[in-house]
Amino acid sequence: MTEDEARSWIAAQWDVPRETWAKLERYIALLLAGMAHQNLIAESTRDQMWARHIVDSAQLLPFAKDATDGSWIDLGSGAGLPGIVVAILSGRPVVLVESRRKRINFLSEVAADLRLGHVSVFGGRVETVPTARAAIISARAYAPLPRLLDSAIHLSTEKTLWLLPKGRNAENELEAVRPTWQGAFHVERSVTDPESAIVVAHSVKRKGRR
Ligand SMILES: C[S@@+](CC[C@H](N)C(=O)[O-])C[C@H]1O[C@@H](n2cnc3c(N)ncnc32)[C@H](O)[C@@H]1O
Repeated sequence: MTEDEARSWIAAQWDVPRETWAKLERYIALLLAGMAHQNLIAESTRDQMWARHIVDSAQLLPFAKDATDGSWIDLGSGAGLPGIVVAILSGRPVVLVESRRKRINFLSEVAADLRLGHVSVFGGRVETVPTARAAIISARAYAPLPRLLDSAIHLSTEKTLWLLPKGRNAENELEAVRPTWQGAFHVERSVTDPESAIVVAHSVKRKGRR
């Protein structure tokens, strides 16, 4: 996907007001400026911000159409991917969970700069987030599926929708959780990379639990 195709993809999905385009542009500028102080995104993706980061994150939103009301919790948010993009494009409350101090500061600065009043930042480990009932949980490049589910199951109910971009290893990771976890899991192709996949799941629970 080229950068032009990426912007066209966004325009085709949503009637994006000019102010929202400006926030996406501003977020990209903040990410690139932040790279002077910390490693927020892979250096090799600097020239593909729209395809590799904005659309790669935004493509989760259409899956969330039928999710219940409530918070979207983004695990291991890093520089805010996908959480900040989701918050720019939707009004749903978003909680960004991140444990590294410099990234926590960056996320707080971005949320304030972009006036994203519906974003909150939890600075700490996912395992220490107080029990919650997320409508949606996302995680991009945070942890392999078994560790991801172990660390975050206390943030979910059976209605929680899990949206987990998983690169090229999705099927293997799914196999790894089958002995321990049950739920309605399926795999969707990524629009930014046909060889990458997004694990979409609900009704996730540990086997043997009621
Ligand atoms: C590879 S980065 C991915 C960041 C972002 N989601 C993205 O796709 O660009 C993984 C992030 O997860 C954070 N992280 C790893 N384990 C964590 C944990 N147990 N609790 C909170 N954050 C964690 C790291 O500090 C890092 O910022």
